[in-house]
Amino acid sequence: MSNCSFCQVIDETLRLGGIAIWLMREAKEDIQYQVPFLSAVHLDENVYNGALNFNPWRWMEPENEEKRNRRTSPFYAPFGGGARFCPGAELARLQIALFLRYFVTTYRLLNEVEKRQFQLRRSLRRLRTRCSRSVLSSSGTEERCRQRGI
Ligand code: HEM
Repeated sequence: MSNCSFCQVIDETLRLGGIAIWLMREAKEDIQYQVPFLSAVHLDENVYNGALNFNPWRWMEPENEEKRNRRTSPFYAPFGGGARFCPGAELARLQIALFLRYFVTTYRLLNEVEKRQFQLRRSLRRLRTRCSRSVLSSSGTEERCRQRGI
C-alpha cells in the first residue's frame, strides 16, 4: 500500500503528529555520535519547506520522493527504524486508509450555515410526510398544514 489516494494525508499527519517524535532514547555510555531528535528532523525548515504547516501535497514534489521512504529515510521515520521498526506499520496505514475512505464517502462536512439549512430541510421533509399521512385520517391536521403552507 505505497500509493493509495489517502497516503499523502496519512504521511503528512504522521510527520506532524505521529508518536515517533515522542520516543526517547538514552545512551548507556558516552558516545561521540549525535543523533538528531526526530521531531527536530520532522519539523526542520531546512528539511521540509513550511515544516509546521499541514501540507499533504508536499509528498507529490519530486524532491520529497526519497525522503518519504519510511523504512530507509533519515528524514522521515514515523514508525521508528532499524531493528525496532514498527511491525504494524502497513496494517496501521491500511486501517487508517480504510477509515478515511469510509469517513469521506459516507459523511458530509458542513459549516454552521449549511448545517442549519440541512436541519431545516429535514424538519420540513418530516412535517410534509406527517401531513400527507394525516390528510388521510384527519381533516383538522390537513387544515393546519395548509395554514402553515406545507
Ligand atoms: C499509526 C499507527 C502506528 C504508529 C505511528 C506506530 C509507531 C511505532 C514506532 C515509532 C515504533 C518504534 C518504537 C521504538 O523504536 O521503540 C513502533 C514499534 C512497534 N509497533 Fe507500532 N505503530 C503503529 C501501529 C502499530 C500496530 C497497528 C501494531 C500491531 C498490530 C504495532 C506494533 C508494534 C510493535 C510490536 C512494535 C515494537 C517493535 C520492536 O520493538 O521490535 N504498531 N511502532
